[in-house]
Amino acid sequence: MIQLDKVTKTFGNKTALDSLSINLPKGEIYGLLGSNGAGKSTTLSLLLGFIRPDHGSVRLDGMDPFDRPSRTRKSIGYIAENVSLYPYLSGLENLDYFCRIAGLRYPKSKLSATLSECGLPSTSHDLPLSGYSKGMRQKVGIAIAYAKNATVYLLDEPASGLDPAANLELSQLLQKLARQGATILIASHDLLWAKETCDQLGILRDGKLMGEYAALETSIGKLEKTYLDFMKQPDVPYAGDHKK
Ligand SMILES: Nc1ncnc2c1ncn2[C@@H]1O[C@H](COP(=O)(O)OP(=O)(O)OP(=O)(O)O)[C@@H](O)[C@H]1O
Repeated sequence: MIQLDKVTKTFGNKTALDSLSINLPKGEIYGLLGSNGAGKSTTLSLLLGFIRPDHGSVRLDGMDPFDRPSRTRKSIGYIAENVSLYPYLSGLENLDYFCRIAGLRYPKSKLSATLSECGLPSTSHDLPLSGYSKGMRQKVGIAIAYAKNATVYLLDEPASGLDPAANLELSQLLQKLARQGATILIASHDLLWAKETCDQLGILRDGKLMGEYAALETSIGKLEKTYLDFMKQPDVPYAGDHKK
C-alpha cells in the first residue's frame, strides 16, 4: 500500500512536488504520467526513502520510508529504466547474486522457477545477460524483486525502448503480480501503455496532480486530449471520466 498525503518537496526555489496526494491500495497498479520535470522521479525517490518531504507524509505499507529505510527497502522492488545487472553473469547467476546480497539463498531449481514465473524461457536462464534484450533484463529485475517477496514495485519508464510484444508481456507480468497482491507504481511518459497496464492513472504537471482516472473508464483519445490540455493549460479542469 502506498500513501502520499499532501506531499511537498522543493529543491532550492524549485517546487518539484506541490501538495501531492496519492492513495494506492494493495493489488493495484498506478500510472504516474507526466512530462519531463513533472516530479515523477522525485516521487519515486521519496518512496525509496532517499529524500524526505518538506511537508506532508509518505507511507509504504504504513511505514515512513525515510525513517525506516532498511525495513521499507526490503519490501520494495525498484526497477530502473535501465536495470543494472552483471552482463557476464547469466540470468540465473544474477538472480542468485542479488538474492544472496539480500540474505536469501535458493536452490537452482527455485531460482529457475522464479525466472520462468517472470516470463523468461528456460533456454535463456544460463545465457549471459549481455545477450538479453532490454525486456528480458527488466524481467530479471522483476524476478529479483519477486524472489525477495517484494510487496511494492516501483518502476521508472519501464516501457521505453521495448517493442510491442515486450510491452505486452511486461503489462501481463505486472498485472499478474498485482493479482497476487503487489502494489505497483509506474512512472511513465507512455499514455497508451500505461492505460493498457494500470488500474489508475494520475497526470502530474509541475509537481501538481492535475487529475486521476480509472483506466477502464477512459478512452486513450480522451486521455491524450486531457493530458495535452493540462500540459498547455494547467488550470483548465477536465470534465469527464474523473475518478474523484
Ligand atoms: N536534486 C535536485 N536538485 C535540484 N532540482 C531537482 C532535483 N531533483 C529534481 N529536481 C527538479 O525537480 C523537478 C522535478 O524533477 P523530476 O526528476 O522529479 O521530474 P520527472 O518527472 O522525473 O522528469 P523526467 O521525466 O525528465 O525524469 C525538475 O524541475 C527538476 O529539475
